[in-house]
Amino acid sequence: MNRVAVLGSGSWGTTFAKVLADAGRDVRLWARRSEVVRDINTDQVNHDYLEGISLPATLTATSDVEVAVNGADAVVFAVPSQSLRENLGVWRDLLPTRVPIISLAKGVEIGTGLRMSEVIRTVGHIDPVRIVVVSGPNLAREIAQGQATATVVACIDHDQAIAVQQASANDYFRPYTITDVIGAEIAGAGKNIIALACGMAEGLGLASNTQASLITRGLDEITRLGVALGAQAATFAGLAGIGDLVATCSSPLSRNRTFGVRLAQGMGLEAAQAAGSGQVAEGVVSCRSLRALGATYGISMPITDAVFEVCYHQLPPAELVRSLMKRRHTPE
Ligand SMILES: NC(=O)c1ccc[n+]([C@@H]2O[C@H](COP(=O)([O-])OP(=O)(O)OC[C@H]3O[C@@H](n4cnc5c(N)ncnc54)[C@H](O)[C@@H]3O)[C@@H](O)[C@H]2O)c1
Ligand SMILES: O=P(O)(O)OC[C@H](O)CO
Repeated sequence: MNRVAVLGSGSWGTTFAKVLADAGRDVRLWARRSEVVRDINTDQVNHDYLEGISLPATLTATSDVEVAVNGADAVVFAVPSQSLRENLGVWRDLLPTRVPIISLAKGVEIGTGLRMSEVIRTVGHIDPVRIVVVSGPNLAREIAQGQATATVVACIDHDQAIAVQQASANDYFRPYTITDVIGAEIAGAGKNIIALACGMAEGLGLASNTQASLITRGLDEITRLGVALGAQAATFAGLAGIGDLVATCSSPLSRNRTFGVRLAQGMGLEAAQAAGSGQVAEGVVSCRSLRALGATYGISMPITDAVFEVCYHQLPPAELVRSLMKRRHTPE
């Protein structure tokens, strides 16, 4: 794999482009805004999303998708979940055939309940054997700084996963392969909701035991949903599951956790969104789509329900933990 196109130049798109360039790939990054393209091509910095991080010379930017994907041996989708369908409608006729399509977004589509690989399959008309999902404890800024992390690359075609593993591995980014795409995607979407809950607990001054309880019970409800959808339980005990939950629920760098802190401090949804400088906190929408999936499959998801109530029905964040504590006692 020589040339890779990355479509989407936010925190993770830019960071993953850097990972690929540092792994020896020639990378073209597509950005919507010409200022971002200019900053990357002249200063080798994405000032809007990764201030202070110097990008390699083998990473260049363009605002023309056709230029980005021309001759690419793989294409990475790095836009927020809820915009993927709309973007794919524009991109699909330009995409090279036969190359791997790599999905970075951690969310489930609202309204349809589709995972991102399903949106790619149905809207982009891409064969699932070509769709590779990257997920794990991957806070963008830490990785951009070259701090070591592990991740999973998931594809139903193991050889395709190995190709992406080899193309992205470098001295600070260690990918493991799995074939459980459903598990990787549900874990990635679900952990953002639990991070919102942990952020609210943090904002309320609740400490380690509360956080650990939310992470552990959160893992349980995400795992049960994933298994009902056809995922393997083992995936949730791995990097995409507990690994990403620990990173996201514990780190002040997480936009979802920070969003939860802001809600607990009394901000409404719009104010908390505005305070996030336009960066996406996927859990705010995924609590709706995963809750709906849970209802469809008969899966009880109390933390997701409580986060949904805070976000959309004015449940005070202080009531989130109280309402969970008041639930009927059950075996673990
Ligand atoms: N930032 C991280 O640490 C991280 C790590 C792993 C996965 N992810 C996931 O990757 C995905 C992208 O996250 P990010 O951190 O890069 O987000 P971001 O908010 O930093 O950037 C989003 C990018 O998408 C663009 N964008 C927004 N709406 C768009 C639209 N309608 N059409 C086209 N482009 C649009 C923005 O201009 C920006 O370039 C999310 O699903 C996120 O959960 C993020
Ligand atoms: O900043 P967040 O909350 O979107 O989380 C980023 C990554 O998904 C962590 O793996």
